[in-house]
Amino acid sequence: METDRYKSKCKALPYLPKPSLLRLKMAGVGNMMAHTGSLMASFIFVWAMFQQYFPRELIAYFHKYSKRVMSFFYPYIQITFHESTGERFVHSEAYTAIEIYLSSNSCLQAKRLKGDILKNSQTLALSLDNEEEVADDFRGIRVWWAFGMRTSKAQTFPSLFRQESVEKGYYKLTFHKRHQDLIIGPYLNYVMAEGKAIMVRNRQRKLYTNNGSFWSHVAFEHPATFESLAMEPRKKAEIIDDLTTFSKAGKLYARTGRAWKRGYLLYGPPGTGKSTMIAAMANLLAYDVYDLELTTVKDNTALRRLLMETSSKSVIVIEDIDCSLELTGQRRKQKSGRAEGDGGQEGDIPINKEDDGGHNSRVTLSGLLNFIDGLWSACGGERLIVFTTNHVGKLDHALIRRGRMDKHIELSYCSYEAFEILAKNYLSLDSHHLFSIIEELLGQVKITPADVAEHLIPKETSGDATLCLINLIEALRVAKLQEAAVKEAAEEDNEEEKPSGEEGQAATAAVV
Ligand SMILES: Nc1ncnc2c1ncn2[C@@H]1O[C@H](COP(=O)(O)OP(=O)(O)OP(=O)(O)O)[C@@H](O)[C@H]1O
Repeated sequence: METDRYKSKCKALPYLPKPSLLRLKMAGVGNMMAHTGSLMASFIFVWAMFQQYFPRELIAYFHKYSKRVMSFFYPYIQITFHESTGERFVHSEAYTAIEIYLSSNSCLQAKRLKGDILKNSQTLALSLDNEEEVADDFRGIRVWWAFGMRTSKAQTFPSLFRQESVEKGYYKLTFHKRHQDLIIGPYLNYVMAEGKAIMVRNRQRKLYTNNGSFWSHVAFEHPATFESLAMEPRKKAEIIDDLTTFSKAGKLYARTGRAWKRGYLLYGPPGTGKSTMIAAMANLLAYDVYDLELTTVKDNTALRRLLMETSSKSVIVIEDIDCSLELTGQRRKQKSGRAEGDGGQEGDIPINKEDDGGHNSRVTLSGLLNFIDGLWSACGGERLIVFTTNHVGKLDHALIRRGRMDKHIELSYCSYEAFEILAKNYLSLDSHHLFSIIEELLGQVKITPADVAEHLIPKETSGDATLCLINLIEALRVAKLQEAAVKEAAEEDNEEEKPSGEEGQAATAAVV
């Protein structure tokens, strides 16, 4: 521990390590070296006390050679990272990255820690307390980090003309000079990258929504995860794998000159978990979410601005794309009054529904496609774009072709495997004697996971899991009867519409 006595000694002898660090290091160098070192230290200490009585030339000569001698006996390099730099106390990014790196890696070796919510973070982080130190290993090399506080004079607001004492922290890195290249290069780069990555993972993520051409945001705190998402485990694993591969493939995208983006199309009936999956995606990758409401965007210029403002590590979502866009091939031909490929740009029809009147052609499909294909290539960064629809058949092929929408995921009615996940989530049940009945019924009835989940929420009056399952079975049986009735009615309609033999012949004769 750094005592006052030691502090004053250190001032005079800047090349000596702190006693505990010295102890740590000397263990590897050997006792003999330690004794020689302390002899040298004592000698330098005495010299520092009496140097005022010697001529200047002798002092300069001594300083020059004492450094060489010291670096022989104390072959360690120290680098200090201050919390803030310059007169205006600009906060140092390196300092924050080191703090976060140490708090997740080496901190627990220390005996005295501080707990705090770090800047831009939402989780409690532990960091070294004043005058604490820890060791860290990198590729078999040991380095030491120590934390300290220093007092500086600063001009503080509002009293800009008065200087006040401010306490600022610093981290000191100590390593053997023989490892200088490894530590100053790869190790420090690793610490910075790791610290920043942890910071991104722990930051308060945001959900952005646009009102017209402007984004506003709230904290994104959706609890959905892939674990709680009800879908076939094999399909789920495939999606998780695809997402994690994408998020780690920055170098591949850079090497191949492609924009680091990936498009997903989620389709299926309402209540099958499309929005839930988007939240799970964002939570898995620790991305922000931009929920883009296209119908309120004024024109292509506004759309471009909105998209340019999205940050890296984000999911850009356009929900119910079929409702935002009037895009089917048929509709396009009707609207433009010409066939596809007669010179018009791919998808150059207006998107906004207000454009139906034919005036003020504003946000267009081609505008959207241009942004997806081109713009982000220049922006860099890591982005997912997700479209959802309840009617995949309605979408223009130009919008969903591979390369734009790289992965098409169908979210469908509740399977038995999906039900098992819901039962675990809602009722903490792995098995139950009623499961077999539910399995049989789910094979016969189309019901969404949202509807199943609704029956599995334990009611306040009776939180009984069995009762929830009985209610679900009841609902499945009712749905089965309804489906049968609808089918029967449809068959009857068909029978009625079908002309009888004689009527049919007469009708054919009339046409001929
Ligand atoms: N696959 C699922 N796994 C877990 N919960 C689900 C799933 N599908 C639906 N739910 C539950 O049902 C609710 C509604 O689902 P969600 O909004 O994700 O469906 P959606 O397909 O996006 O519907 P819409 O097309 O109407 O937007 C969710 O809040 C969730 O609780």
